[in-house]
Amino acid sequence: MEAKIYMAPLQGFTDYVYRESYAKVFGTVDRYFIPYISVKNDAIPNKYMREILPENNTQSIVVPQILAKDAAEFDFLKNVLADHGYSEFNLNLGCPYPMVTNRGKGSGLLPFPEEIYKILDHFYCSGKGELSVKLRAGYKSADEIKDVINVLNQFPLKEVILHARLAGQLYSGEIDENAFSYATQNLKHKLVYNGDIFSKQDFIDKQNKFPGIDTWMLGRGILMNPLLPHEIKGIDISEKERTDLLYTFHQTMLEHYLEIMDNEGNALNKMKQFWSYFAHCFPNQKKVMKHIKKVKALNKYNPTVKSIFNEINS
Ligand SMILES: Cc1cc2nc3c(=O)[nH]c(=O)nc-3n(C[C@H](O)[C@H](O)[C@H](O)COP(=O)(O)O)c2cc1C
Repeated sequence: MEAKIYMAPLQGFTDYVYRESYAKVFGTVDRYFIPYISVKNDAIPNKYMREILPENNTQSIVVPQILAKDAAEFDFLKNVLADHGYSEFNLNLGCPYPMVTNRGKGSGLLPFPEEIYKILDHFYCSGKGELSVKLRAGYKSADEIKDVINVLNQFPLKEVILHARLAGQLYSGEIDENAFSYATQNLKHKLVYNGDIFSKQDFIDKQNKFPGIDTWMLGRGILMNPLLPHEIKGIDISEKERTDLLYTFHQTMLEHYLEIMDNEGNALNKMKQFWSYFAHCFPNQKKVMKHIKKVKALNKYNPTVKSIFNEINS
């Protein structure tokens, strides 16, 4: 059976321009998760609203994600999403940053399974639609996952995506494979693997360790190598096709940012951020990043990008 691939939500990176461009050019990802939306001063900031608008999500199957501290906040955000036509939602129980966790959101909810219960109970009592959960192994300790799984098992969740790290690790250090194994054995729901798949070999290693898993969520691996899903799915392409696809992807992103940003400088800044991962597609990523960082205007940016691509063609 072919592996299913989900694109992870990465706030600031997998925005709608990225997702739409990716779906148009590569089309190898099965589902896209919109980075979380949350409430600020009783309202949803515009930067989050833009991400969920149906007209900005025409190319792909997307699942919006909710970051909320309790059932009331979750309900408010879910209703806004439902008003925009969404019927499937994802609950964020993973965000590790203190600004979020100190407010009892994201992985800050993991030590409080009774709060998670209240959110899920409210959703299933009052609402229609489907719900999935994306979580870490724990906030302070991977033991937390045991009580959380007991709660998750009481509801008909669509699926559960597990990034088996503790909050304090942020995005580095070892993945806790024992915690992931525990979930494979004790969770009643479909389980999706997430974390540190950066190459086809990483994927094969994880597949050997967790043979029951058929769906894989990839984040930074796609940002660094947008063709990783092709490789995992065994879609063969030539070096020339690879370069052409990467170039088309880059141009699609650039054109889109230029179209929607107030000015060229902002579009350029977004592209520079994109390059912080995209540079890994090239043999000498440090040199590539140095060139990109130096550019201050579009009329210098375009020839710089051309010369970077020409270098891998030569
Ligand atoms: C810059 C950045 C932003 C992220 N934003 C989100 C987010 O909005 N929601 C979420 O559930 N996870 C978020 N994550 C976590 C990723 O979705 C993913 O779980 C994590 O990067 C591990 O997967 P990977 O090793 O394939 O990248 C973010 C990660 C990074 C590095």
